[in-house]
Amino acid sequence: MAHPSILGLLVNYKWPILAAALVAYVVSTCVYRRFFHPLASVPGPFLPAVTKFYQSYYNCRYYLQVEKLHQQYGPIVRITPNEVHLTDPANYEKINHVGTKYAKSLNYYNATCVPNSTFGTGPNDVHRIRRGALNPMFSRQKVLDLEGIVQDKARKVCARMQTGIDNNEPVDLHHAFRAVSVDVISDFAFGECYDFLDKDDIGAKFFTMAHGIGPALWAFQQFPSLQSLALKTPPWMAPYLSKPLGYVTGMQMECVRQIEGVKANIEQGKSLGRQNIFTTLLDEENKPDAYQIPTTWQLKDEAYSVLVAAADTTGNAMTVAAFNVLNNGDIYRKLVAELEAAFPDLNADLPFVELEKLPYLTGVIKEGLRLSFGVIGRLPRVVPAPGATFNDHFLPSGTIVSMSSWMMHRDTSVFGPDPMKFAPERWTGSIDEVRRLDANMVPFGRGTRQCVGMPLAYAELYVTLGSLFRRFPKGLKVWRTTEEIMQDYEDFFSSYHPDSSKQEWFRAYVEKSG
Ligand code: HEM
Repeated sequence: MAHPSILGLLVNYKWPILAAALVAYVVSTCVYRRFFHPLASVPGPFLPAVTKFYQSYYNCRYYLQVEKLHQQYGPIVRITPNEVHLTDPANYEKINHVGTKYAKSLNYYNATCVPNSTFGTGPNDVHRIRRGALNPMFSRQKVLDLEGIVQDKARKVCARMQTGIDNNEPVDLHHAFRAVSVDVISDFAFGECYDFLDKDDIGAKFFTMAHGIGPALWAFQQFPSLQSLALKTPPWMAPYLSKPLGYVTGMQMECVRQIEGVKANIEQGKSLGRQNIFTTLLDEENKPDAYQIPTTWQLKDEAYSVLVAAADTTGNAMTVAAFNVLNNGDIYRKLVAELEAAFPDLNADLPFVELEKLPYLTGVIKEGLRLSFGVIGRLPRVVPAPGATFNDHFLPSGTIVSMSSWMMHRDTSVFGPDPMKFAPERWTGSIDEVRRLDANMVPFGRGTRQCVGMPLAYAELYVTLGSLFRRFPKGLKVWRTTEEIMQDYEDFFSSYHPDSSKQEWFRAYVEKSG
């Protein structure tokens, strides 16, 4: 009887053999990652140590699961096979200081699909050049020069509130605040205001669509090749793949149109009008060495990332601050008393530099920033050579380390037993006390990669909230929204409330007697 050849066996039993090979691969990978990987000794459960599917399972609520892991395993936890999450505030500074060698992790940031932007840049040497070119657009002086733009949008919010009162209709302040951010940044940086504050839906469609593409962040981290595919998708195809993707691509094409227009004006030597992000970045003057003029496509990434970075973060901080002021009569009264003392004339201008001096308003804004968390999830960075030690664990270079504002801003050892309590008084104590709290405040990140839009964000927060509460010193009420709804976030890099287009989402009204 002839013996079957090896080839014959392989052909006859190909499916069982393939299945066995797959099982052997999975088992050996799991055993390696759990017991022999350089991070094997870092505390944490089995599943995140062996597979990223653990993270994908929790998806936009992974930040909550990471918190639970810390409660169980302590200040250092392995949260994916190659990533360690930390909670000690001292580690934040170690990773995120000016001149840091920790680069952004591209596995994570590429998933945001803006690889040519300052925000999406991994290596620090490339980032230094891009950021150097962007900085002058968003300096404090620039913000002060263009403060009129912010004042104009704040007036529109007050006008919408007044119309709501006159018509006895609650006003959607959450979208109004986010619209302030988009209208300010589009006016300030693009030179063409999107005018969401003049639209019936106050830009709700834009925010719903931006929220709609959020899940891609998690899918692209799990399957990076999907992200490359998405970047190669022709714009005309986007609407057929998904409605939100089509909408967002449409907005990006608007940026492309604008960039092409600016380029044509430059070529024809035409006047470019007020400086904007496009004229700034297309101009070789006053740029860091090695700066290269971006292509239209690259510049589109920069513009779109700035728009998105500005929109939700600032809007969320204003929402949290205003909700808590209206939800707490005592805070409302104290804030109004301070504003009335500083600006006795109801119709006076409220300059940003004057508003900044008000301690209670500052406390309200700090609490708004603290409890809206800025970017609620982690900000992953790559450990540089030759590796680093955190909480007595050596992490080789290439390991991803991350920390999050969700944990830093709710640290009970710093913010007391009830860190979710909105308490502006926290920030009105001695300089030392404020410094102690500030050490844990990271809404804008820190160091080299700290938010470039921070001065603009502060101007928006002070001017919009100052104007609203000076203009409406009493009677405004929260319509339906509860604290539970307010404290529920999804992490799509920016934090989103699960269904902020619903009626229950933060609206304010004035109760009319009779
Ligand atoms: C309250 C409002 C804001 C908050 C809480 C906030 C928060 C942050 C955080 C945490 C980062 C660091 C992200 C990271 O490390 O991956 C960041 C970066 C950035 N933000 Fe903001 N942001 C705000 C407003 C703005 C505004 C108004 C702009 C508009 C210019 C802006 C533009 C950017 C850009 C371009 C970056 C990337 C900076 C870099 O990598 O060098 N942000 N922001």
